[in-house]
Formats: sequence, C-alpha cells, structure tokens
Amino acid sequence: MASRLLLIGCGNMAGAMLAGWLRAGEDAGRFAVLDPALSGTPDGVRLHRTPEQAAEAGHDAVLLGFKPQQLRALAPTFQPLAGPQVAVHSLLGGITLAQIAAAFPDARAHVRVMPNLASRIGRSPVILAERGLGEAEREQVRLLYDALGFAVWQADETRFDLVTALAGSGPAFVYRFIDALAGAAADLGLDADEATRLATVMVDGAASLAAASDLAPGELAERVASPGGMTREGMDVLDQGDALRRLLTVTLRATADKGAALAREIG
Ligand SMILES: NC(=O)C1=CN([C@@H]2O[C@H](COP(=O)(O)OP(=O)(O)OC[C@H]3O[C@@H](n4cnc5c(N)ncnc54)[C@H](O)[C@@H]3O)[C@@H](O)[C@H]2O)C=CC1
Ligand SMILES: O=C(O)[C@@H]1CCC=N1
Repeated sequence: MASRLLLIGCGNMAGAMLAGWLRAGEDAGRFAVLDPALSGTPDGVRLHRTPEQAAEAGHDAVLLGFKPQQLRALAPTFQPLAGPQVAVHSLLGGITLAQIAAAFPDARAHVRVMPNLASRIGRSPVILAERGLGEAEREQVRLLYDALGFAVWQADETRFDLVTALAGSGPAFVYRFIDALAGAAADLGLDADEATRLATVMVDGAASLAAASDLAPGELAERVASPGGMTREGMDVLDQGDALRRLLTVTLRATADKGAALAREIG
C-alpha cells in the first residue's frame, strides 16, 4: 500500500474505511485525516485541520472523501497536497478519472474507488479504476482496498456508475428491503421490533450462505421453496410480471443516471 495515506474528508464513507483498515491490522500511523468538521480520529491517526498542517506531515497518497459537488470549489485548495510524488484516490460518486485528473493535474496517478459502508467490518466490494499506476503499484493498491473486503479492477470505466449503483449504493437498497419486509410482517401482526430483528438476522444468514455457496442465488431460492409448500406462493408474487426485477432495474438506472448527472454538473 501507499505508506502514508491522507484522507481528505472523513465522514460516513472514509470513516468506515479507516475503521476497516485499523480492524484489519493496518498501522494507524500510516493514516492521517484532513477534515475541519471532525471531532476526533481513532488512536494513532493524526487529524489535521488545515491543508498546510497536512502538507507539513507529508503523505504518498490522498483519498478524497468529500462530496462530488465540492470538487470544483475544493480542488484549488488541495492541489498543493497532490504534487508529482502523490497518487490521488477518489471516492466521489459519478466523478470520472478524467475529471479527477483535471482537478489534480500534477499528481502522478489517479485512482477511482467505489466501496460501501461494510468496509467498516471488512465485507465491502471495492471497485477500482486507475490512470498512471505501474503494474506493481496496481497490485499494492488492490491489496490496500482488498483489506476492506473484496477489491477488483473495473477495466471499462463506462460501467462505473452502474457498479456504483449496485455495490456502493446497494446497501441502502438492502436496508430498504429489510425495512419493507419487517414493516410488512408488522402490518400482518408481528411485533415491530421482533420483525426487524428476525428480518435482519435472516438477511445476514441468507446473504452469507449465498456468498459461501457454490449454488447460484436462483438455485438456493428453489431449495427454499419445497414442492407444494409455502414459499412458492410468496415467490410467485415477487415473480409475477417480473415485478421485483423491473423495480430494481428502474432503481439501478435512476442511481446510475445520477452519477452521470453529477459528472455533468462538475463539467
Ligand atoms: N456514504 C456511502 O455509503 C458512500 C459514499 N461514497 C462517496 O464518499 C463521499 C463522501 O460521502 P459520505 O461519507 O457519505 O459523506 P459525509 O458527509 O458523511 O462525509 C463528507 C466529509 O467531508 C468533510 N468535508 C467537507 N468539506 C471539507 C473540506 N473543505 N475539507 C476536508 N473535509 C471536508 C465533511 O466534514 C465530512 O466529514 C462522496 O463523494 C460519496 O459519493 C462512495 C461510496 C459509498
Ligand atoms: O449516494 C451516493 O452518491 C454515494 C455513492 C454510492 C453510495 N453513496
């Protein structure tokens, strides 16, 4: 990995990544944070309040963890932190490698990174794209993000908004599903807290089983639905007119389209 990584903006997402790296046993001294709004950082992680403080401490890579809409306004302030010895990594949803490179033209390499909040527990997919890394450093970067779950290069950057919708935004859709399932059970008579607890543990177990199994999710679903039994009745409701698939197609399209819109906004 880059030996010293400066996280510029460390809110929900970069904070989850930092927690994930420390949980994975990375040395806290390798990380520093630049975020004027943060009340503190984990033990051993330096917190800088100004770019000047951060510049003095030094780093080999920066990870942009603020909002995409802030890129244009903040880039000039942070350009001195992204000189020819530094690689710029970006979490900014929708923002392309070309836009990151245009904002930080002096940096030696640029990496687009799409994790999700499960980074905190080392169970996030992390999608990567890059410009300017050598072969050996590509592997070091992959290993850095692999510590947060499962990191993979996406060679075709035109797919990045779609993988963002699936893997980065995906947890929000799963949480909506859990809420809806628990809410439905509560509407049908179950205690609301019990319904939420059962739905959450069920989704955790079902997802873990799918991840550990050689069987495709569709095949696992068939194994749950005993012939002539209860589950098929419910699956038929979800499958009617491809209702669930159609809903998720619209959901992913809207999410990915917003990525393109954010990129257009930046120009
Ligand atoms: N929340 C998520 O699950 C995911 C978020 N992302 C990306 O991560 C980025 C951050 O999103 P969140 O963490 O959700 O937002 P957030 O609002 O929780 O974090 C943003 C952080 O940036 C800091 N910040 C604002 N202005 C700053 C400045 N001038 N200098 C330094 N720091 C500054 C804020 O104090 C805050 O801590 C976005 O670009 C988003 O697209 C990517 C994948 C998933
Ligand atoms: O909502 C967002 O824009 C970010 C990108 C993926 C997840 N959160």
